[in-house]
Amino acid sequence: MLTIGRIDYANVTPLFHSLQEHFPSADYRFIGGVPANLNAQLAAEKIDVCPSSSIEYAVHPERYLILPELSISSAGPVASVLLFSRVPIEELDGQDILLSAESATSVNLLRILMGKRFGHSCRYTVSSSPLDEALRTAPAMLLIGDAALRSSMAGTGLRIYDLGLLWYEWTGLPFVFALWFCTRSAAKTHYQEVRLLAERLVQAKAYADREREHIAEVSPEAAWMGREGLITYWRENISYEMGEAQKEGLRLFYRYAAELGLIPAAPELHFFH
Ligand SMILES: C=C(O[C@@H]1C=C(C(=O)O)C=C[C@H]1O)C(=O)O
Repeated sequence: MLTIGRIDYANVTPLFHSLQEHFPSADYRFIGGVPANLNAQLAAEKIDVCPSSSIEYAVHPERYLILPELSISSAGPVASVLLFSRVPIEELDGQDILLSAESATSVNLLRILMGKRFGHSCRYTVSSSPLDEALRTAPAMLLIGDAALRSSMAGTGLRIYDLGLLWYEWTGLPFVFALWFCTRSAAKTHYQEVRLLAERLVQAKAYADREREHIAEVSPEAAWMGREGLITYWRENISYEMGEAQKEGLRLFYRYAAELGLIPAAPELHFFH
């Protein structure tokens, strides 16, 4: 039996849909959650395999192996990692910025963009308040996942900065928000099962690409994003690729994070084979 974490966001619905439709298995137990929560369960080995925040790998590289050919990334706008601001981003120097409690990677990406790209020094506080309430106490807030998608659709009248786009304009590289990792202990005790799952996920990625339209029809997110909205998001924003460009983007993110003291050191990328 493998315990698999599942991010409860629209960004990964096509992959899980394809996995469960094409490779239904009584040997898989799924645990849903937001990334911050899944990271903690992975670190505690309550989950064997999980798509989770790319920064979590850099925090505990000795605990994980990365499954090859998979990511949740974007080469340009990601549409679901957004800074909502009452003022232009250039005016946020010295200000308080609120951070989604669900994220681990994007909050660090924001610190890197603010510090290194814009030369800003801001104060950051984690907040679980709804956006309209939160922005009564601070000029800007970072949201990720479905909360970001929903708020951007709600027409808040706020300025919206897409972190995937800010990174891409600045570096010319994709940004890897999430990696699929397995714990090193699961790789030892359940080697064959993890290997089979890793192969199935790469196949599921191809199915997800081919069957996007059908998946959008049967996905619960269509109720609030619309079928066309979902298809566009999956086709134009979210990528599951992990090629050389994604690896380069990931290494650069780790290098900047280490330079700012957000992680102890930029880790080597160790893959499961
Ligand atoms: C692309 C996204 O990236 C997510 C952002 C994460 C983070 O900030 O830690 C973790 C997993 C990703 O699913 C999104 O939120 O839609």
